[in-house]
Amino acid sequence: MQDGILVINAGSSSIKFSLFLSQEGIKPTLSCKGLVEGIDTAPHFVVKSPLGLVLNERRWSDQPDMRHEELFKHLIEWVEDHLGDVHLRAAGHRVVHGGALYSQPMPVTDQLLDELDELVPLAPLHQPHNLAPIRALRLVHPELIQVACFDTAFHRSNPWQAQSFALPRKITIEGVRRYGFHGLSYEYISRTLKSYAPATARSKVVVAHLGNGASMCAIAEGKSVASTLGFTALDGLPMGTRSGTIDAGVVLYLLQQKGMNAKEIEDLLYRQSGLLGVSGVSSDMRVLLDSLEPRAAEAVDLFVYRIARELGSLAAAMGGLDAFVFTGGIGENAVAIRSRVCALAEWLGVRMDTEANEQAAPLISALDSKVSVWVIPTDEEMMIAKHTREVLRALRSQGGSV
Ligand SMILES: Nc1ncnc2c1ncn2[C@@H]1O[C@H](COP(=O)(O)OP(=O)(O)O)[C@@H](O)[C@H]1O
Ligand SMILES: CC(=O)OP(=O)(O)O
Ligand SMILES: [Mg+2]
Repeated sequence: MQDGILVINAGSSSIKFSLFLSQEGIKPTLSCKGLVEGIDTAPHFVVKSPLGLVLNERRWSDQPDMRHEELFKHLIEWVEDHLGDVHLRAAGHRVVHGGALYSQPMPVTDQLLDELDELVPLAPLHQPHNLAPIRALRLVHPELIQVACFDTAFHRSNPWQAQSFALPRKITIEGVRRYGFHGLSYEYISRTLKSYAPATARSKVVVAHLGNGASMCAIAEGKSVASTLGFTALDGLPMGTRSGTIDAGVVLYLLQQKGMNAKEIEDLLYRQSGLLGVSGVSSDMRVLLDSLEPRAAEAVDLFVYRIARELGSLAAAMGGLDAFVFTGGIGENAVAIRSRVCALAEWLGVRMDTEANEQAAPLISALDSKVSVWVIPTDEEMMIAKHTREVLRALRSQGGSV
């Protein structure tokens, strides 16, 4: 019998999952990974082996109204039917918001779920979807240990200036402050960089997580000291459909002069802005890079410009820059975006090796670059599996029968 850990990363239109085999002394090994996507349009379930072989696939094109819960039930049933000699020990979940309180992964209890529910208004696009599978799994497997791993936790090491808005204290105390997100990705990258170049990982590092959601983080001596996402996952860089930083006065203008209501503004800022809003073409970077439409090129220009500006700001937060890491779907794959960002960062001592960049060799800077530049694929699921195993271990050492 082998131990298994199910990892779930649930979003608004997709549920990603991975099954890891866990053995004491070695890092968890991936057994299979899958995805339920197109929720609300044309649900599609696919599971693949670690080498990408399709193990199972199903579409519900005729049932676009299949709900999250039903799709999740299908996922769990598939996992249970295919466990073989694997004993499922725990499920680890990505939970986007852990608020001010949680700087560590936590075993799920009724009380924790109630507290996390209170954070739903702070992450309306993510938190409800993160919590739903935890509840669904508790119904079918009440005895299974579940662990919540927070995207905000890694940033709790930020100094107070980096966590504060210049608002009256009373509002800050209520929790209106900068939390930062994508922390599981940053933690994974920080640990991986340590295995490549231990001294570099202890220095002043900026990581750019450029996916559908995008942010950047300053990491000094392995600890997050500042990041571009704030109170919600709407701040900082322009994203696929999110605006990134805008003057708060724009929201007032939309409310007062344009007569928009809160729901309409939420929709505008979260779903109609960013790369999609600027280009009018797509939220997908691949489509924009291939497009001949001038506004698509402008959306890419704006994305690159904002990354270069935030790089300067995060370097200032650390008083210098020794290493710069690209990750996320865009960071890992878009050679042109990396080279354009690095060209704008030459003033910081960044010099790219063009050939290494084309190959995404993990180290892509030239030998004479003052700042080392890296491409490191992120693995939030692996980070969650590791955290879940650590929580299981801690529960065992406290004498629990797990
Ligand atoms: N080869 C590529 N070139 C440019 N962009 C890419 C490439 N592959 C993926 N991307 C972009 O990565 C983004 C998705 O990133 P990803 O990290 O997978 O997203 P998510 O946040 O949903 O996990 C999309 O904008 C996609 O176009
Ligand atoms: C926090 C956040 O933006 O997450 P994602 O990239 O999954 O949308
Ligand atoms: Mg992402």
